Amino acid sequence: MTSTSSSPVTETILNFIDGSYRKGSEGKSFPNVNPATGSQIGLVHEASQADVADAVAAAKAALTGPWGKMTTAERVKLIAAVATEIERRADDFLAAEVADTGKPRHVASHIDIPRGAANFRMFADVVSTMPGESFNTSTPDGGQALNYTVRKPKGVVAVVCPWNFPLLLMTWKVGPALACGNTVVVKPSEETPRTAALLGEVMNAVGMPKGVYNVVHGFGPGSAGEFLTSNPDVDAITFTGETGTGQAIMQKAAIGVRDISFELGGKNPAIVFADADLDKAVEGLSRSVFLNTGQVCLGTERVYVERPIFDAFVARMAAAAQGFKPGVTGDRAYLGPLISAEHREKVLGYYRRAVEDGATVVTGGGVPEISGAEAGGFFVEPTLWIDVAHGDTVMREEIFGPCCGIVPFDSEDEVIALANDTVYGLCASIWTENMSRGHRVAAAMDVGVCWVNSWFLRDLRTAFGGSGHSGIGREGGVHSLEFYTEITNICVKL
Ligand SMILES: NC(=O)c1ccc[n+]([C@@H]2O[C@H](COP(=O)([O-])OP(=O)(O)OC[C@H]3O[C@@H](n4cnc5c(N)ncnc54)[C@H](O)[C@@H]3O)[C@@H](O)[C@H]2O)c1
Ligand SMILES: N/C(=C\C=C\C=O)C(=O)O
Repeated sequence: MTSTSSSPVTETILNFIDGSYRKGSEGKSFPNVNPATGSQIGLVHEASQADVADAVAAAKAALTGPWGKMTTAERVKLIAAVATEIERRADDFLAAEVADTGKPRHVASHIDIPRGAANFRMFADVVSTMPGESFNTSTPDGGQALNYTVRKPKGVVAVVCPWNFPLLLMTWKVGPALACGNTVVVKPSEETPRTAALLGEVMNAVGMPKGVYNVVHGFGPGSAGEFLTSNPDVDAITFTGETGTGQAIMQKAAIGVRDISFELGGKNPAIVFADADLDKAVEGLSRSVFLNTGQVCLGTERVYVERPIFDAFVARMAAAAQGFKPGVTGDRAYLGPLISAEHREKVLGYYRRAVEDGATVVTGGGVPEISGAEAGGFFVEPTLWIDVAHGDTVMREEIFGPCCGIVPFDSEDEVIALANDTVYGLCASIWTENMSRGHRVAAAMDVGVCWVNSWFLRDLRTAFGGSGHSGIGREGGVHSLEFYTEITNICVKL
């Protein structure tokens, strides 16, 4: 059986438990909608609490089966095979991701799918090259002791994922989790179930022992998400999503003292100094505001521009914004839809709030005229505001749409204070040709990641994550090992 099966009504998307696809045991299902058209294209089978328990039990059993007995080299070989199989089936993953998200094909083909493979390959490399730690210890009796550490998998890891980069963000967690010898139960977003389900076919194709990778579909509270994070046999929880959801999951993790790794929301600032290369800044920031229709946690929703170039910058950004034509078909393709009608209403609510609070709409601010197949899609106009106050709602709350407020500043100290005045701490970008200032201001940002004259440039070996309301912990390269392994220090008296 495969991840999906066509039926007269519509394609069904199944759970993947203990190496097999199956419907939910309580017969519940929910619609799978293409955001570019607003039409239902699938039916997702919701996992019951019993199904989730079966998935966790299968993951737990796999830890003491062939998977748990594998050497690192054998595990690494399998994980590298997963990456290769994703690349071999790139077209299938691309079709699934585009169906679920409605995003333009070139966004998914250049970002989402390649990272799906890279995330496995990266951590196969990390665990096969990661050095251990040891110390030669002088002991009080004048002798010696040897101290060294061994790393062991944490066990069953719950992976709860968002909808904006479904394959990328799920594999960013599953890759290191499996590389370190854990097993996983994935709960993809209810909006985007397909690629997580399809990955089950890849796992079977490469011979991954059953129970290592499991997928349960459903929602959060009172559904698969809560059933999973509440299951006492889950040893750790890694979550990417909204800050409020993180707080709810953290309460569940506290029962049984389970470790958590959180990548949450943000309200990321950009600072453009008067000496910035405007071509670079406009290219980078227009991507940062409009890529994935602004549905990027690392995206920029507030830009501070040094006053002498404020008008020029606004004009350039407005021209760039108008180049992002809503729609995903034909030669206009760039700005895809928002993920759902509900999310579009949320974003349009912020569009209205900005004007109510006195903002001037430089461009956009509403819903585009779209005819044809995409008329029912969840599109909004790319939008820029000026005459916004730093304290306005649209400058403080995460919108997660294709919009940003632009505010002038006059001094370095002033703009550092403005940029850091937020409960979040995910990322920032600094645009200046004065590199001592670039280094200085970047170090002054209270964030997990700061780019200088660039945005969303990713070296997967680097520490990635946020502080404050943007998350707990860092993942990437060896940093992921801190979450996905337990350490035992062994001291041998010589
Ligand atoms: N920091 C990052 O790297 C990063 C990356 C991508 C997205 N995000 C954030 O994710 C958000 C957008 O994604 P979203 O709308 O899917 O987030 P969300 O929090 O609404 O949902 C994320 C996942 O959590 C599940 N969930 C919801 N409530 C739950 C509960 N009580 N218990 C268990 N699971 C629950 C959902 O079903 C979904 O699978 C934005 O805030 C964005 O900033 C952050
Ligand atoms: N976690 C990562 C990206 C997050 C994107 C947020 O929308 C990554 O690049 O590893």
